[in-house]
Amino acid sequence: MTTLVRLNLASNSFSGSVPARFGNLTQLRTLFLENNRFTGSLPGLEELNELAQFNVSYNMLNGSVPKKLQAFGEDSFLGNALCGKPLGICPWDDGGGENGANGTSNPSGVGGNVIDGERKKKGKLSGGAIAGIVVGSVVVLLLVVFALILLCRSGNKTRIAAAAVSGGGGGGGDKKLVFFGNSVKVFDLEDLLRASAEVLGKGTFGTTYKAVLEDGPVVAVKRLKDVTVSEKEFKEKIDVVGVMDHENLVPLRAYYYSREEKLLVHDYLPMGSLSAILHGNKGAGRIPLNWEMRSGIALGAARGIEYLHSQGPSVSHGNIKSSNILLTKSYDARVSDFGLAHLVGPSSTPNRVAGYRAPEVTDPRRVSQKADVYSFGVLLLELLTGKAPTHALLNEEGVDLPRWVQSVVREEWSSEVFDIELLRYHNSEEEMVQLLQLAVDCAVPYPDNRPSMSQVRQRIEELRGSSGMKEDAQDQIQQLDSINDIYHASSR
Ligand SMILES: Nc1ncnc2c1ncn2[C@@H]1O[C@H](COP(=O)(O)OP(=O)(O)OP(=O)(O)O)[C@@H](O)[C@H]1O
Repeated sequence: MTTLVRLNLASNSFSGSVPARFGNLTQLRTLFLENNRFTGSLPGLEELNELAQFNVSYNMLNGSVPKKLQAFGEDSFLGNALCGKPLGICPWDDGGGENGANGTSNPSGVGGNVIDGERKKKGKLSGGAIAGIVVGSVVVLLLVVFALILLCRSGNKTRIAAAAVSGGGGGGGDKKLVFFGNSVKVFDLEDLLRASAEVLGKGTFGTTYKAVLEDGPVVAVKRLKDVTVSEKEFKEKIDVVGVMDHENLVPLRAYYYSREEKLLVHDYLPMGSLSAILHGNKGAGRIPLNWEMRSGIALGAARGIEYLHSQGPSVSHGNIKSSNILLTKSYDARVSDFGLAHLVGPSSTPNRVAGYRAPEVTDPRRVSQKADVYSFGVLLLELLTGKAPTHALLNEEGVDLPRWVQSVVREEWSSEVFDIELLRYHNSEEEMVQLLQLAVDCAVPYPDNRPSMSQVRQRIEELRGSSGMKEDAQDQIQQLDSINDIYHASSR
Protein backbone atom coordinates (compact mmCIF):
# COMPACT_ATOMS: atom_id res chain seq x y z
CA MET A 1 0.00 0.00 0.00
CA THR A 2 2.86 2.40 0.54
CA THR A 3 3.29 2.60 -3.22
CA LEU A 4 -0.29 3.78 -3.77
CA VAL A 5 -0.26 6.97 -5.88
CA ARG A 6 -3.93 7.82 -6.22
CA LEU A 7 -6.73 7.45 -3.67
CA ASN A 8 -10.19 8.71 -4.48
CA LEU A 9 -12.84 8.17 -1.78
CA ALA A 10 -14.93 11.20 -2.80
CA SER A 11 -18.74 11.28 -2.59
CA ASN A 12 -19.22 8.34 -0.28
CA SER A 13 -20.66 8.39 3.15
CA PHE A 14 -17.43 7.85 5.02
CA SER A 15 -17.55 9.12 8.54
CA GLY A 16 -15.22 9.27 11.51
CA SER A 17 -11.86 10.91 11.48
CA VAL A 18 -9.53 10.98 8.49
CA PRO A 19 -7.17 8.06 9.13
CA ALA A 20 -3.75 9.24 10.20
CA ARG A 21 -2.36 6.20 8.40
CA PHE A 22 -2.86 8.03 5.12
CA GLY A 23 0.34 9.69 6.14
CA ASN A 24 2.19 6.46 5.46
CA LEU A 25 1.28 6.52 1.76
CA THR A 26 4.46 8.27 0.90
CA GLN A 27 4.02 7.89 -2.89
CA LEU A 28 0.52 9.31 -2.92
CA ARG A 29 0.00 12.02 -5.53
CA THR A 30 -3.78 12.29 -5.38
CA LEU A 31 -6.04 12.21 -2.34
CA PHE A 32 -9.72 12.97 -2.87
CA LEU A 33 -11.94 12.75 0.23
CA GLU A 34 -14.56 15.39 -0.61
CA ASN A 35 -18.32 14.99 -0.08
CA ASN A 36 -18.12 12.60 2.86
CA ARG A 37 -18.84 12.97 6.53
CA PHE A 38 -15.35 12.99 7.90
CA THR A 39 -15.13 14.71 11.26
CA GLY A 40 -12.40 16.00 13.49
CA SER A 41 -9.21 17.62 12.39
CA LEU A 42 -6.98 16.89 9.44
CA PRO A 43 -3.90 14.83 10.19
CA GLY A 44 -0.58 16.45 9.39
CA LEU A 45 0.24 14.12 6.48
CA GLU A 46 3.87 15.17 6.84
CA GLU A 47 5.33 12.41 4.70
CA LEU A 48 3.14 13.01 1.63
CA ASN A 49 5.80 14.89 -0.27
CA GLU A 50 4.48 13.82 -3.64
CA LEU A 51 0.93 14.97 -3.07
CA ALA A 52 -0.23 17.12 -6.02
CA GLN A 53 -3.98 16.81 -5.85
CA PHE A 54 -5.88 17.08 -2.62
CA ASN A 55 -9.50 17.71 -1.74
CA VAL A 56 -11.43 17.33 1.51
CA SER A 57 -14.20 19.83 0.75
CA TYR A 58 -17.72 19.32 2.08
CA ASN A 59 -17.01 17.17 5.07
CA MET A 60 -17.45 18.04 8.72
CA LEU A 61 -13.83 18.71 9.47
CA ASN A 62 -12.65 21.36 11.88
CA GLY A 63 -9.46 22.81 13.28
CA SER A 64 -6.65 24.41 11.37
CA VAL A 65 -5.25 23.35 8.01
CA PRO A 66 -1.88 21.62 8.57
CA LYS A 67 1.04 23.55 7.14
CA LYS A 68 1.90 20.79 4.70
CA LEU A 69 -1.52 21.22 3.04
CA GLN A 70 -1.69 25.01 3.03
CA ALA A 71 -0.31 25.18 -0.54
CA PHE A 72 -3.57 23.81 -1.92
CA GLY A 73 -6.30 26.23 -2.94
CA GLU A 74 -9.34 27.27 -0.99
CA ASP A 75 -11.51 24.91 -3.06
CA SER A 76 -9.79 21.93 -1.52
CA PHE A 77 -11.16 22.77 1.92
CA LEU A 78 -14.55 24.40 1.40
CA GLY A 79 -17.62 23.28 3.28
CA ASN A 80 -15.85 22.48 6.57
CA ALA A 81 -15.18 24.33 9.77
CA LEU A 82 -11.52 24.53 8.93
CA CYS A 83 -9.40 27.64 9.25
CA GLY A 84 -5.94 28.94 8.56
CA LYS A 85 -4.27 29.27 5.21
CA PRO A 86 -5.66 29.23 2.57
CA LEU A 87 -8.86 29.95 4.53
CA GLY A 88 -9.42 32.62 7.16
CA ILE A 89 -7.24 33.13 10.24
CA CYS A 90 -7.98 30.81 13.14
CA PRO A 91 -9.31 32.65 16.21
CA TRP A 92 -6.56 31.09 18.34
CA ASP A 93 -3.89 32.05 15.86
CA ASP A 94 -2.58 35.22 14.26
CA GLY A 95 -0.57 33.67 11.51
CA GLY A 96 -2.86 31.80 9.13
CA GLY A 97 -2.93 28.40 10.67
CA GLU A 98 0.64 28.25 11.81
CA ASN A 99 -0.59 25.88 14.47
CA GLY A 100 -0.44 23.28 11.83
CA ALA A 101 3.23 23.72 11.37
CA ASN A 102 3.93 20.45 13.00
CA GLY A 103 1.02 18.74 11.44
CA THR A 104 -1.34 19.49 14.25
CA SER A 105 -4.57 21.41 14.27
CA ASN A 106 -7.30 22.29 16.68
CA PRO A 107 -9.00 18.96 17.11
CA SER A 108 -12.15 20.46 18.48
CA GLY A 109 -12.51 23.06 15.80
CA VAL A 110 -13.51 26.69 15.66
CA GLY A 111 -15.75 27.53 18.52
CA GLY A 112 -15.29 24.04 19.80
CA ASN A 113 -13.06 23.27 22.76
CA VAL A 114 -11.58 26.64 23.59
CA ILE A 115 -9.44 25.30 26.42
CA ASP A 116 -7.84 22.87 24.08
CA GLY A 117 -7.28 25.65 21.56
CA GLU A 118 -5.65 27.72 24.28
CA ARG A 119 -3.46 24.81 25.25
CA LYS A 120 -2.25 24.50 21.70
CA LYS A 121 -1.72 28.22 21.40
CA LYS A 122 0.51 28.13 24.48
CA GLY A 123 2.25 24.92 23.64
CA LYS A 124 2.91 25.50 19.94
CA LEU A 125 4.04 29.05 19.38
CA SER A 126 5.44 29.86 15.98
CA GLY A 127 9.04 30.93 15.52
CA GLY A 128 7.89 34.48 14.70
CA ALA A 129 5.78 34.67 17.82
CA ILE A 130 8.63 33.38 19.97
CA ALA A 131 11.04 35.87 18.39
CA GLY A 132 8.48 38.65 19.00
CA ILE A 133 8.09 37.66 22.63
CA VAL A 134 11.84 37.48 23.16
CA VAL A 135 12.45 40.87 21.53
CA GLY A 136 9.50 42.40 23.43
CA SER A 137 10.73 40.99 26.73
CA VAL A 138 14.24 42.31 26.16
CA VAL A 139 12.88 45.77 25.30
CA VAL A 140 10.65 45.80 28.40
CA LEU A 141 13.56 44.64 30.55
CA LEU A 142 15.81 47.37 29.17
CA LEU A 143 13.12 49.99 29.80
CA VAL A 144 12.69 48.80 33.39
CA VAL A 145 16.46 48.89 33.99
CA PHE A 146 16.66 52.38 32.45
CA ALA A 147 13.78 53.60 34.62
CA LEU A 148 15.41 52.13 37.73
CA ILE A 149 18.71 53.86 36.93
CA LEU A 150 16.88 57.17 36.47
CA LEU A 151 15.01 56.63 39.72
CA CYS A 152 18.18 55.87 41.66
CA ARG A 153 19.91 58.92 40.23
CA SER A 154 17.10 61.30 41.02
CA GLY A 155 16.18 59.99 44.50
CA ASN A 156 12.49 60.69 44.97
CA LYS A 157 12.51 63.56 42.48
CA THR A 158 9.15 64.61 41.18
CA ARG A 159 7.27 67.71 40.10
CA ILE A 160 4.86 69.65 42.21
CA ALA A 161 2.76 70.35 39.15
CA ALA A 162 -0.72 68.94 39.37
CA ALA A 163 -3.00 68.94 36.34
CA ALA A 164 -5.33 71.29 38.11
CA VAL A 165 -2.66 73.91 38.64
CA SER A 166 -1.06 73.71 35.26
CA GLY A 167 -4.02 75.32 33.61
CA GLY A 168 -6.52 72.91 32.16
CA GLY A 169 -7.78 71.48 35.38
CA GLY A 170 -10.72 73.72 35.92
CA GLY A 171 -10.35 77.11 37.37
CA GLY A 172 -6.63 77.12 38.19
CA GLY A 173 -5.24 78.58 34.99
CA ASP A 174 -5.67 82.29 35.66
CA LYS A 175 -4.50 82.15 39.27
CA LYS A 176 -1.14 83.40 40.38
CA LEU A 177 1.28 83.01 43.24
CA VAL A 178 0.60 85.69 45.84
CA PHE A 179 3.80 86.98 47.45
CA PHE A 180 4.05 88.57 50.88
CA GLY A 181 5.67 91.78 52.03
CA ASN A 182 9.25 92.20 50.95
CA SER A 183 9.54 88.78 49.33
CA VAL A 184 11.23 89.24 45.99
CA LYS A 185 9.19 87.80 43.15
CA VAL A 186 12.02 86.02 41.42
CA PHE A 187 9.82 83.18 40.26
CA ASP A 188 6.26 82.62 39.21
CA LEU A 189 3.85 79.71 39.34
CA GLU A 190 5.12 78.22 36.10
CA ASP A 191 8.70 78.22 37.43
CA LEU A 192 7.52 76.54 40.59
CA LEU A 193 5.63 73.83 38.77
CA ARG A 194 8.54 73.22 36.41
CA ALA A 195 11.02 72.94 39.26
CA SER A 196 12.53 69.62 40.13
CA ALA A 197 11.02 68.65 43.46
CA GLU A 198 11.76 66.15 46.19
CA VAL A 199 9.30 64.97 48.80
CA LEU A 200 10.46 66.04 52.26
CA GLY A 201 7.64 64.40 54.10
CA LYS A 202 3.91 64.05 54.59
CA GLY A 203 2.44 65.80 57.57
CA THR A 204 -0.91 66.55 59.10
CA PHE A 205 -1.68 69.31 56.62
CA GLY A 206 -0.29 67.83 53.42
CA THR A 207 2.94 66.96 51.64
CA THR A 208 6.01 69.17 51.73
CA TYR A 209 8.44 69.30 48.80
CA LYS A 210 11.87 70.78 48.37
CA ALA A 211 11.76 72.58 45.04
CA VAL A 212 14.88 73.74 43.22
CA LEU A 213 13.96 76.55 40.87
CA GLU A 214 15.98 77.12 37.73
CA ASP A 215 18.26 80.11 38.38
CA GLY A 216 16.29 80.79 41.50
CA PRO A 217 16.10 79.96 45.18
CA VAL A 218 15.46 76.61 46.80
CA VAL A 219 12.07 76.66 48.50
CA ALA A 220 9.87 74.37 50.55
CA VAL A 221 6.41 73.97 49.05
CA LYS A 222 3.57 72.56 51.07
CA ARG A 223 0.55 71.15 49.21
CA LEU A 224 -2.26 71.54 51.69
CA LYS A 225 -4.92 68.87 51.92
CA ASP A 226 -8.37 69.04 53.49
CA VAL A 227 -8.62 72.83 53.49
CA THR A 228 -12.09 73.37 54.85
CA VAL A 229 -12.37 77.15 54.78
CA SER A 230 -13.64 79.28 51.90
CA GLU A 231 -11.22 81.15 49.62
CA LYS A 232 -12.06 84.43 51.38
CA GLU A 233 -11.41 82.98 54.82
CA PHE A 234 -8.26 81.23 53.60
CA LYS A 235 -6.88 84.52 52.29
CA GLU A 236 -7.73 86.38 55.48
CA LYS A 237 -6.04 83.75 57.65
CA ILE A 238 -3.02 83.26 55.44
CA ASP A 239 -2.53 87.05 55.23
CA VAL A 240 -2.15 87.05 59.02
CA VAL A 241 0.48 84.31 58.73
CA GLY A 242 2.24 86.11 55.87
CA VAL A 243 2.89 89.29 57.85
CA MET A 244 4.57 87.46 60.74
CA ASP A 245 8.17 88.54 60.75
CA HIS A 246 10.67 87.25 63.33
CA GLU A 247 14.14 85.78 63.12
CA ASN A 248 12.96 82.59 64.82
CA LEU A 249 10.11 81.94 62.40
CA VAL A 250 10.29 80.31 58.96
CA PRO A 251 8.82 83.03 56.77
CA LEU A 252 5.92 82.27 54.46
CA ARG A 253 6.98 83.76 51.10
CA ALA A 254 3.96 83.11 48.94
CA TYR A 255 0.80 81.10 48.54
CA TYR A 256 -1.37 79.80 45.75
CA TYR A 257 -5.08 79.13 46.01
CA SER A 258 -7.36 77.46 43.50
CA ARG A 259 -10.31 75.17 43.90
CA GLU A 260 -8.16 72.08 43.47
CA GLU A 261 -4.84 73.17 44.85
CA LYS A 262 -3.51 75.14 47.78
CA LEU A 263 0.23 75.70 47.99
CA LEU A 264 2.38 77.46 50.58
CA VAL A 265 5.93 78.52 49.73
CA HIS A 266 8.45 78.82 52.56
CA ASP A 267 12.19 79.33 52.75
CA TYR A 268 13.95 75.98 52.60
CA LEU A 269 16.16 75.17 55.60
CA PRO A 270 18.81 72.66 54.55
CA MET A 271 19.57 71.41 58.05
CA GLY A 272 16.06 70.03 58.36
CA SER A 273 14.11 69.63 61.54
CA LEU A 274 14.98 69.12 65.20
CA SER A 275 13.03 65.86 65.03
CA ALA A 276 15.24 64.51 62.24
CA ILE A 277 18.41 65.51 64.09
CA LEU A 278 17.29 64.11 67.44
CA HIS A 279 15.73 60.88 66.25
CA GLY A 280 16.97 60.45 62.70
CA ASN A 281 20.40 59.10 61.97
CA LYS A 282 21.55 57.14 65.01
CA GLY A 283 24.49 55.57 63.22
CA ALA A 284 28.02 56.71 62.53
CA GLY A 285 28.31 60.21 61.14
CA ARG A 286 25.58 61.49 63.42
CA ILE A 287 26.31 64.88 64.94
CA PRO A 288 25.09 64.76 68.54
CA LEU A 289 23.45 67.91 69.82
CA ASN A 290 25.41 69.20 72.79
CA TRP A 291 23.88 71.07 75.69
CA GLU A 292 24.73 74.48 74.28
CA MET A 293 22.95 73.63 71.02
CA ARG A 294 19.91 72.18 72.75
CA SER A 295 19.40 75.04 75.15
CA GLY A 296 19.98 77.48 72.28
CA ILE A 297 17.34 75.70 70.18
CA ALA A 298 14.96 75.82 73.16
CA LEU A 299 15.53 79.55 73.50
CA GLY A 300 15.14 80.29 69.78
CA ALA A 301 11.92 78.28 69.57
CA ALA A 302 10.57 79.98 72.71
CA ARG A 303 11.28 83.41 71.21
CA GLY A 304 9.53 82.49 67.97
CA ILE A 305 6.43 81.25 69.78
CA GLU A 306 6.46 84.21 72.15
CA TYR A 307 6.42 86.49 69.12
CA LEU A 308 3.42 84.65 67.68
CA HIS A 309 1.56 84.95 70.98
CA SER A 310 2.37 88.66 71.14
CA GLN A 311 0.28 89.21 67.97
CA GLY A 312 -2.94 88.87 69.96
CA PRO A 313 -4.50 86.70 72.67
CA SER A 314 -6.22 84.49 70.13
CA VAL A 315 -3.08 83.91 68.03
CA SER A 316 -1.47 80.55 68.67
CA HIS A 317 0.72 78.14 66.75
CA GLY A 318 -1.50 75.12 67.17
CA ASN A 319 1.01 72.44 66.17
CA ILE A 320 4.24 72.78 68.12
CA LYS A 321 6.43 69.72 67.76
CA SER A 322 10.01 68.90 66.88
CA SER A 323 9.40 68.43 63.14
CA ASN A 324 8.14 72.01 63.08
CA ILE A 325 11.34 73.37 64.63
CA LEU A 326 13.71 73.78 61.70
CA LEU A 327 17.39 74.53 62.07
CA THR A 328 19.81 76.84 60.34
CA LYS A 329 23.40 75.86 59.66
CA SER A 330 24.40 77.43 62.97
CA TYR A 331 21.69 75.42 64.77
CA ASP A 332 19.44 78.40 65.36
CA ALA A 333 15.80 77.42 65.67
CA ARG A 334 13.10 78.56 63.25
CA VAL A 335 9.48 77.72 64.05
CA SER A 336 7.43 76.61 61.03
CA ASP A 337 3.84 75.70 60.19
CA PHE A 338 2.26 78.36 62.38
CA GLY A 339 -1.36 79.23 61.78
CA LEU A 340 -2.13 76.19 59.62
CA ALA A 341 -4.13 74.31 62.23
CA HIS A 342 -6.90 76.87 61.72
CA LEU A 343 -7.14 76.21 57.97
CA VAL A 344 -7.65 72.50 57.67
CA GLY A 345 -10.30 70.09 58.77
CA PRO A 346 -9.99 67.85 61.80
CA SER A 347 -8.20 64.99 60.11
CA SER A 348 -7.02 61.90 61.88
CA THR A 349 -4.38 62.82 64.40
CA PRO A 350 -1.08 61.10 63.89
CA ASN A 351 0.47 59.48 66.92
CA ARG A 352 3.38 61.89 66.93
CA VAL A 353 1.06 64.91 67.05
CA ALA A 354 -1.06 63.49 69.85
CA GLY A 355 2.00 63.23 72.09
CA TYR A 356 2.31 67.04 72.14
CA ARG A 357 -1.35 67.84 72.55
CA ALA A 358 -2.55 69.41 75.78
CA PRO A 359 -5.17 67.31 77.56
CA GLU A 360 -7.83 70.02 77.31
CA VAL A 361 -7.63 70.27 73.49
CA THR A 362 -10.60 68.60 71.86
CA ASP A 363 -10.67 70.46 68.54
CA PRO A 364 -7.23 70.70 66.88
CA ARG A 365 -8.39 73.89 65.13
CA ARG A 366 -8.89 75.62 68.47
CA VAL A 367 -5.61 75.52 70.29
CA SER A 368 -5.06 78.17 72.95
CA GLN A 369 -1.75 79.82 73.81
CA LYS A 370 -1.68 77.76 77.01
CA ALA A 371 -2.04 74.61 74.93
CA ASP A 372 0.96 75.82 72.89
CA VAL A 373 2.85 76.13 76.18
CA TYR A 374 1.99 72.51 77.02
CA SER A 375 3.28 71.36 73.61
CA PHE A 376 6.42 73.42 74.12
CA GLY A 377 6.92 71.72 77.49
CA VAL A 378 6.79 68.32 75.78
CA LEU A 379 9.25 69.64 73.19
CA LEU A 380 11.63 70.63 76.02
CA LEU A 381 11.29 67.15 77.54
CA GLU A 382 12.12 65.72 74.11
CA LEU A 383 15.24 67.91 73.91
CA LEU A 384 16.34 66.83 77.39
CA THR A 385 15.52 63.14 77.20
CA GLY A 386 16.16 62.50 73.50
CA LYS A 387 12.92 60.51 73.45
CA ALA A 388 10.14 60.98 70.91
CA PRO A 389 6.82 61.73 72.53
CA THR A 390 3.70 59.82 71.64
CA HIS A 391 0.35 59.49 73.20
CA ALA A 392 0.16 56.81 75.87
CA LEU A 393 -2.95 55.23 74.40
CA LEU A 394 -1.57 55.20 70.89
CA ASN A 395 1.92 54.32 71.90
CA GLU A 396 3.86 52.19 69.46
CA GLU A 397 7.29 53.66 69.90
CA GLY A 398 8.34 56.61 71.98
CA VAL A 399 6.76 57.49 75.28
CA ASP A 400 4.18 59.75 76.84
CA LEU A 401 6.95 62.09 77.95
CA PRO A 402 5.26 64.02 80.78
CA ARG A 403 4.14 60.77 82.41
CA TRP A 404 7.46 59.09 81.86
CA VAL A 405 9.43 62.00 83.34
CA GLN A 406 7.01 62.08 86.25
CA SER A 407 7.56 58.40 86.98
CA VAL A 408 11.34 58.66 86.72
CA VAL A 409 11.54 61.74 88.92
CA ARG A 410 9.28 60.07 91.48
CA GLU A 411 11.80 57.26 91.72
CA GLU A 412 14.58 59.88 92.02
CA TRP A 413 16.59 58.42 89.17
CA SER A 414 17.59 61.88 88.14
CA SER A 415 20.27 61.02 85.63
CA GLU A 416 18.00 58.45 83.99
CA VAL A 417 15.87 61.26 82.69
CA PHE A 418 18.47 62.90 80.51
CA ASP A 419 19.57 61.89 77.06
CA ILE A 420 22.72 59.83 77.33
CA GLU A 421 24.42 62.29 74.97
CA LEU A 422 23.91 65.03 77.56
CA LEU A 423 25.35 63.19 80.52
CA ARG A 424 28.92 64.09 79.59
CA TYR A 425 28.25 67.81 80.20
CA HIS A 426 28.72 67.69 83.98
CA ASN A 427 29.16 71.45 84.26
CA SER A 428 25.70 72.02 82.87
CA GLU A 429 23.75 69.63 85.04
CA GLU A 430 22.18 72.42 87.02
CA GLU A 431 20.92 74.16 83.89
CA MET A 432 19.56 70.88 82.63
CA VAL A 433 17.67 70.35 85.86
CA GLN A 434 16.31 73.90 85.63
CA LEU A 435 15.17 73.33 82.07
CA LEU A 436 13.60 70.05 83.16
CA GLN A 437 11.70 71.91 85.85
CA LEU A 438 10.54 74.47 83.31
CA ALA A 439 9.40 71.69 80.96
CA VAL A 440 7.42 70.12 83.78
CA ASP A 441 5.87 73.49 84.64
CA CYS A 442 4.76 73.91 81.04
CA ALA A 443 3.27 70.41 80.81
CA VAL A 444 1.07 70.53 83.90
CA PRO A 445 -2.47 69.38 83.19
CA TYR A 446 -4.19 72.61 84.24
CA PRO A 447 -3.79 75.37 81.64
CA ASP A 448 -3.93 78.19 84.17
CA ASN A 449 -0.97 76.74 86.08
CA ARG A 450 1.26 76.92 83.00
CA PRO A 451 3.57 79.91 82.51
CA SER A 452 3.17 82.29 79.58
CA MET A 453 5.60 82.03 76.66
CA SER A 454 7.23 85.30 77.80
CA GLN A 455 7.96 83.74 81.18
CA VAL A 456 9.21 80.59 79.52
CA ARG A 457 11.55 82.56 77.24
CA GLN A 458 12.81 84.56 80.21
CA ARG A 459 13.54 81.47 82.31
CA ILE A 460 15.50 79.88 79.48
CA GLU A 461 17.52 83.07 79.05
CA GLU A 462 18.23 83.11 82.78
CA LEU A 463 19.29 79.49 83.03
CA ARG A 464 21.55 79.85 80.02
CA GLY A 465 23.01 83.00 81.58
CA SER A 466 23.71 81.17 84.83
CA SER A 467 26.09 78.82 83.10
CA GLY A 468 28.92 77.50 85.30
CA MET A 469 27.65 79.09 88.49
CA LYS A 470 27.13 76.54 91.17
CA GLU A 471 27.55 72.83 91.07
CA ASP A 472 25.95 71.83 94.29
CA ALA A 473 24.63 68.30 93.99
CA GLN A 474 22.38 68.80 96.99
CA ASP A 475 20.70 71.69 95.20
CA GLN A 476 20.03 69.52 92.18
CA ILE A 477 18.40 66.85 94.32
CA GLN A 478 16.26 69.52 95.93
CA GLN A 479 15.21 70.75 92.52
CA LEU A 480 14.28 67.25 91.46
CA ASP A 481 12.30 66.99 94.67
CA SER A 482 10.48 70.17 93.82
CA ILE A 483 9.63 68.77 90.39
CA ASN A 484 8.28 65.78 92.20
CA ASP A 485 6.19 68.05 94.40
CA ILE A 486 4.75 69.85 91.39
CA TYR A 487 3.65 66.56 89.90
CA HIS A 488 2.10 65.45 93.13
CA ALA A 489 0.30 68.79 93.43
CA SER A 490 -0.91 68.77 89.82
CA SER A 491 -2.17 65.21 89.95
CA ARG A 492 -4.20 65.83 93.09
N1 LIG B 1 10.94 74.95 55.09
C1 LIG B 1 11.44 73.73 55.28
N2 LIG B 1 12.74 73.47 55.11
C2 LIG B 1 13.24 72.23 55.32
N3 LIG B 1 12.50 71.17 55.72
C3 LIG B 1 11.19 71.37 55.90
C4 LIG B 1 10.58 72.64 55.69
N4 LIG B 1 9.26 72.55 55.97
C5 LIG B 1 9.05 71.26 56.33
N5 LIG B 1 10.19 70.55 56.29
C6 LIG B 1 10.36 69.14 56.63
O1 LIG B 1 9.55 68.38 55.74
C7 LIG B 1 8.96 67.30 56.43
C8 LIG B 1 7.45 67.36 56.21
O2 LIG B 1 6.98 68.54 56.81
P1 LIG B 1 5.46 68.79 57.08
O3 LIG B 1 5.34 70.12 57.74
O4 LIG B 1 4.69 68.54 55.83
O5 LIG B 1 5.06 67.63 58.07
P2 LIG B 1 5.32 67.48 59.59
O6 LIG B 1 6.07 68.65 60.13
O7 LIG B 1 5.95 66.13 59.80
O8 LIG B 1 3.86 67.45 60.15
P3 LIG B 1 2.79 68.64 60.22
O9 LIG B 1 2.10 68.73 58.91
O10 LIG B 1 1.88 68.21 61.31
O11 LIG B 1 3.52 69.89 60.57
C9 LIG B 1 9.34 67.43 57.89
O12 LIG B 1 10.41 66.58 58.19
C10 LIG B 1 9.77 68.86 58.01
O13 LIG B 1 10.74 69.00 59.02
